[in-house]
Formats: sequence, C-alpha cells, structure tokens
Amino acid sequence: MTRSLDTPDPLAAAIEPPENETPAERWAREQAEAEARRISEQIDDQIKAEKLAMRKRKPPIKVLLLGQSESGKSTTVKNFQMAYAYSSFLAERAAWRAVIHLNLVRSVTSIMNILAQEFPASSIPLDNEPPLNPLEEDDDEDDKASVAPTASLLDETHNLLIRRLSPLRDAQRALERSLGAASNEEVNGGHGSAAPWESAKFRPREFAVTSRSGWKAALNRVRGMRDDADNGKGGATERPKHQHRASITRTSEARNSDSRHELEGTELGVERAAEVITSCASDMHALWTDTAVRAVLDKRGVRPEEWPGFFLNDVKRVADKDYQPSDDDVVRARLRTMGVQEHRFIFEKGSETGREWLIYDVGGARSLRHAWYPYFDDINAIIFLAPISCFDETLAEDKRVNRLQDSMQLWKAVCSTKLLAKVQLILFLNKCDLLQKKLARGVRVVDWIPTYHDRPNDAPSAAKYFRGQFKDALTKYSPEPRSFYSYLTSVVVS
Ligand SMILES: Nc1nc2c(ncn2[C@@H]2O[C@H](COP(=O)(O)OP(=O)(O)OP(=O)(O)O)[C@@H](O)[C@H]2O)c(=O)[nH]1
Ligand SMILES: [Mg+2]
Repeated sequence: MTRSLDTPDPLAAAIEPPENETPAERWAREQAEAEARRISEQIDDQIKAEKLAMRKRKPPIKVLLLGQSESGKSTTVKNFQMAYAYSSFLAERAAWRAVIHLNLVRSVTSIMNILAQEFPASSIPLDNEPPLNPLEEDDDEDDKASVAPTASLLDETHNLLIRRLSPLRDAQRALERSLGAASNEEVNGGHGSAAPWESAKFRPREFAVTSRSGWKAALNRVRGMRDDADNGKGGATERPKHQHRASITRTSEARNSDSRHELEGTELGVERAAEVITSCASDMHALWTDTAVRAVLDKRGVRPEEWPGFFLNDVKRVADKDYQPSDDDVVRARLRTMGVQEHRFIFEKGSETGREWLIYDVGGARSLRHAWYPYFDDINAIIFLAPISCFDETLAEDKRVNRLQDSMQLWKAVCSTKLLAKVQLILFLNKCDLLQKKLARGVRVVDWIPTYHDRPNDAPSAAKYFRGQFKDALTKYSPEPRSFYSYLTSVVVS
C-alpha cells in the first residue's frame, strides 16, 4: 500500500509541537527534549567505552585440569574458586548439602554391608548397592572386606542398630536419584588404555555442563522454591543472586525447564532424605564410635576415614536439621565429574583482578578420557594431578591396574601429545597428607614399587622418588624440551 503525499506523516505529526503551546509549556517541552538528548548521548558514550574496554581486555586464561579419577581435580577447582572468586563459591555452597548428605549416608551403608557379613546366617538384608567400600567393588576376590567371618565381635545390639539404620538405604537412593549419574561411583567400561583419546581424536566437543548448571542449579532452584514457600512469597519474587546466575546459561535453563513437577520430586527426595538422616543421627554416631565395629573394620583392613567424602567424624553436625555446609565441608565433599565442566572465574583480588579464567575440569575415569582431546586445543596451561598416596591401590574401574602406574601412563601420554608440545605442564603430586599417614602406619613403598629399593620409607623420600620418575618421563617423552614444574600438594586439609 502507498501513502499519498498530501496525507500527513504520522511520525512528524507525533513530534510536532502542540498547537496553541504557551511559552511556559514550550520551555518545559524543550527542557524535556534536552534532557532526553543528554541521556541518549550518555548511553552512546557508555557503549563506546565498554566496546573499547572489551577490546583492551586481556583474553581469558584457559587451564585444563587432568588426572585420573579421584586425583583431586574438582577439589583443586574448589580451592581456586575459594581463593580468588569467593562470591561465586559462596553462592554455590548451600547446594552441596545434598552431596555431603549422600557422602555421609554412603559411608554408613557401606559399613553396614561390611558388618552384615559378620552375621553368617544373617537376617540382615544386604543391599546390592552401594559397593562395600566406595573405593572398591564388592565382587573382587582379593577384596580385604570380603574376609570370611570368624568368631564375630558383634552381637544382637549391633544387629538391632543396623536394622534401625536401614531407612538410610532409601535416603541414599533418593539422593542418588536427585543428584543424577555423577553420584554413582561405579564407572563401567573403563578397561583399556590409559589414554583412550589417542584413538578417538577429532571427536566433536562433548556437551559441557558449567559449574552452575545441572544438579547445582536444580538444587538451588529447589531451595529457592522452599524459601519462597517458607516466606509465603510467590514464584515471581526476586530470587537470590546465585539463582539469576544459574539461569543465564542455556544449558541450565534447558535442563531445568523440564517441569516444576520434576523439581518438586527432587525437592521431596532431598528434603525427605535430610529428615531420615536427622532421625538416624545418634544411631550413626553410635555405629561409628562402637569399639567392636571399629575392630571388625580393622580386622578387614577397611579404613573409612580414607574414603573420599568421609563425614562420619562430623555426623552430629552434618545430620543436624539446620545443617549448612562450611567451606571446608564443600572442599571435602566428593561428587564424580561427568564429561567436561567449564568453570568461569573473574579474579576478585590480586594482580589479576578483573581477569577472566576458564578452567576445564574433566572426568578422570578411563571411560571418560576420550572426551579430553577436543580441549587440548587453544589451552594456556595444564595442571596434571597425580595422587602419590595411591601407590598401593588399584583403579576402581579396572582392578588390574595400579593407580600410580595409571597416573604415570597418563602423564607420559600427555607429555608426548604433539598438540600439547607448547603447553605449559604443571604437575601436582597430590594427596601428600594421605601418603604421610599411610607410610606412618607401616605400609612399605618397596612392597609395591620394587625399584624403590632400600630408600627410607618416609613421605619426603617417597615424594622425591616419585617426582624424579615424573620428571624423567617428561624429559623422555616431550616432543621438544620444556621445563618441569612440580608441586607437592594436599588440596584437602585433613
Ligand atoms: N586427604 C586428601 N583428600 C583429597 C585430596 N585431594 C582430593 N581429596 C579428596 O579426594 C576425593 C576425590 O577428589 P575429586 O577432586 O573429586 O577428584 P577428581 O579428580 O575430580 O575425580 P573425578 O571427578 O572422578 O575425575 C574428594 O573427596 C576429595 O576431598 C588431598 O590432597 N588429600
Ligand atoms: Mg572431578
């Protein structure tokens, strides 16, 4: 449709001064127009300044964390976040409660499974899951936990105690359902190479969840709903800052938009589990402090204190109905990483203030390593974690493989990867605290690593020896010479 030229222009008519405008009205109108122009120019200037700052801003630093499962990668991210971007750590802290509850319940049900074996004609139902020890699977013939029952140290009171604790199995299942696949420590299909990416190159990047998506966002939302309900507020009220943050990533939105119904299911599971945990608090404490129970665990060579995510020493606090995780609890909590997680931090202090860091935290189990390769491109540094306390342990996913040996194979593969030839490698020889404890109680390195020969069986000597092995591998396998940076670390204060 065309407009005839003598039809008045509606836009011009709209901004034309009104007819019969008085001088006072005209003055007011001109003032308003001048103010509008000033605001518009101010916005233009602001946009220009932001564009300039964006251009000047240094590119983000990209760090990839590598290492076998349970080497401490995610714990390193938490430490990093706590030290340099504490507000984002704080925003996520409450969401860890469900993970810590699951860690606690898992320890208890694992101990219950071990104790049940002390009652040969036991009427105590043995659950199929979880495994006897989160570090071990229960079908292993060599498993120390499957020692044949001898004259039992336990009596009917223990039997009753275990029965009273049986609701924890439902709580465990509810928490596992709520937290999803990452809550399951068993990794299937892990047999094979230490560096499966070598035969799986050039795969597209796997779907990456950010630290603020998935389970954390879901649980944060759940908390938000609960808070709203507690406060008698509707869903439209302003949510805490971290929930806005959770909703800005598409991935979290996509996952969480499923349905309110599903989230309510999650909420019910987590909250119901918390109630069960609170009601079992004194029985859990009684179990853990019972001398006969400790003697059975000792006899079977089981050391729950060394399990990842061990909270039984804090049972009264963690099982309290008003429990909120502390910083330290979050660092000690264990949740397996699935796929590759991208963490984005803006430094809040130090000389790097304002600088953006991207940290990629990978799943370290053998079956998850094929997903690493796409992240080797365009990376500034790799922090490689090798837990050196594990010299006498085997992989959860392949019981034939010694954990230290697996770390070494992985390190050699990373050192020799051509795509990483110019990338700075930083080695964390981690879990030094556990190494110290292990050697102090008499475990001998030479019994597991014959080339250790007659060196002193203390932590500094063992760490020095392991460090030397990793350094030699770097020199031997790097496509071109590069410096060796290594640190002895304990990323958890124990
Ligand atoms: N005592 C002690 N525990 C540690 C140390 N580093 C990590 N842990 C614990 O070991 C467990 C596993 O650590 P994570 O950081 O989850 O391991 P990960 O490398 O991310 O494992 P995946 O996600 O399976 O690849 C957690 O419960 C940590 O608290 C350490 O230096 N000392
Ligand atoms: Mg992890």
